[in-house]
Amino acid sequence: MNRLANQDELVFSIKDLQREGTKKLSKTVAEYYNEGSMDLLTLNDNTMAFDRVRLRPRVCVDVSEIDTSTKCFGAKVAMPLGFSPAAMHKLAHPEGELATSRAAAKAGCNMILSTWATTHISDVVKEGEGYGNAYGMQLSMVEDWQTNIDVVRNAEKAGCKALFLTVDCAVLGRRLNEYRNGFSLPKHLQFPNLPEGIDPHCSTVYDPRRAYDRSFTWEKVKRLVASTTMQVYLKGILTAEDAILAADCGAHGIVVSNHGGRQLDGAMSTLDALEEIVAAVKGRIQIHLDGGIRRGSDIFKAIALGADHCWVGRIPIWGLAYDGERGVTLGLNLLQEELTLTMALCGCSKLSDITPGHLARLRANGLFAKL
Ligand SMILES: Cc1cc2nc3c(=O)[nH]c(=O)nc-3n(C[C@H](O)[C@H](O)[C@H](O)COP(=O)(O)O)c2cc1C
Ligand SMILES: CCCCCCC(=O)C(=O)O
Repeated sequence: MNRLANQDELVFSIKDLQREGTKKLSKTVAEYYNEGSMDLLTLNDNTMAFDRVRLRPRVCVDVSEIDTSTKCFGAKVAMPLGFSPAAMHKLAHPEGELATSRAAAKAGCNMILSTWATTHISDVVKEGEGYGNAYGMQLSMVEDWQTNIDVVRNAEKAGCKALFLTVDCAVLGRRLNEYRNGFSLPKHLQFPNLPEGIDPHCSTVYDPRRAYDRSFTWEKVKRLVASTTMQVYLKGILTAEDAILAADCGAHGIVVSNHGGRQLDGAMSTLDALEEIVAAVKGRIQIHLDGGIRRGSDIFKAIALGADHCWVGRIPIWGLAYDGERGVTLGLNLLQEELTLTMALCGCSKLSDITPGHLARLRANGLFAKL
């Protein structure tokens, strides 16, 4: 029988990792991680969109050598996949973002740290030192400009190569699970990437250093791009119009993202949004995508539709919850093995062999047809 290199008793797929990781979490934490906003339409559509696209395998191609490697932020990475910023990894495992960082570094994957991480960016970057992968910092724009700039400077000082500026979060989405469960950061945890003196456990008192900036516009994007030496990616773009504006502002790239279905419920899935964005800005700026990736074949589909790189938010969290660093590594190994297998069976020995011709889309008549 064909066995994965990273054999595990219980986990043979990301679905298994989600189930086994979730078992180890309290209901409140599991729902915070796994659910999204309102009726979860967008959360569910992110994964279903990948199922609406099928593969058109090409045969009799020499696939004795498969190379999934590429470059991201100038670093060589093992595959076109890294870790999206996701808040509070220490709720999943006491080692939190340090364990995630080690797994990413050893596997040759890049990692983006959330503003709302439970570990400081300099410690996260240090944990991966010597492996050659790269790190980025996510910025949630708050009303106080100096706080935003402080996050940028700390990231530069820590050695980050990219800044992910989240643009789909002028206000936080309605996550009903958090209201029902009374979710908040536990007392023993902190947000060390926020300025000192902010009480992370009290979100009801107004503080411009942690209040999302609702007046954030393209003018401020330009100011921010000009303020840093890091590559700036706008995370949370879903339309061709905004992708063009992002390019006009001097962004290095965009992340086609709907925040994993946690912001605007009813927003289109990221794979569906990708096509118009590729048509508008492919070759002008980097096009990355996250949301709903659960298999190596999903990465293949995103690349075939024109994405340059993909990211996952929940998979490392499920891995962490399941078994700390080993669980995160398990998730990465599964994705890498599945991507390699998909490439082999589609007749692609390197990423640049993957084309839209390898895909078929579900049509209104219920049949799958060539794009
Ligand atoms: C628990 C959790 C926390 C998140 N925190 C942030 C965050 O702080 N900043 C941000 O820009 N996106 C955040 N995201 C969104 C992710 O960066 C990413 O867009 C999303 O998880 C991708 O979908 P996936 O989980 O299906 O891979 C978070 C997602 C999750 C699940
Ligand atoms: C007060 C902490 C808010 C953290 C929000 C992180 C996030 O973006 C998420 O999706 O959750």
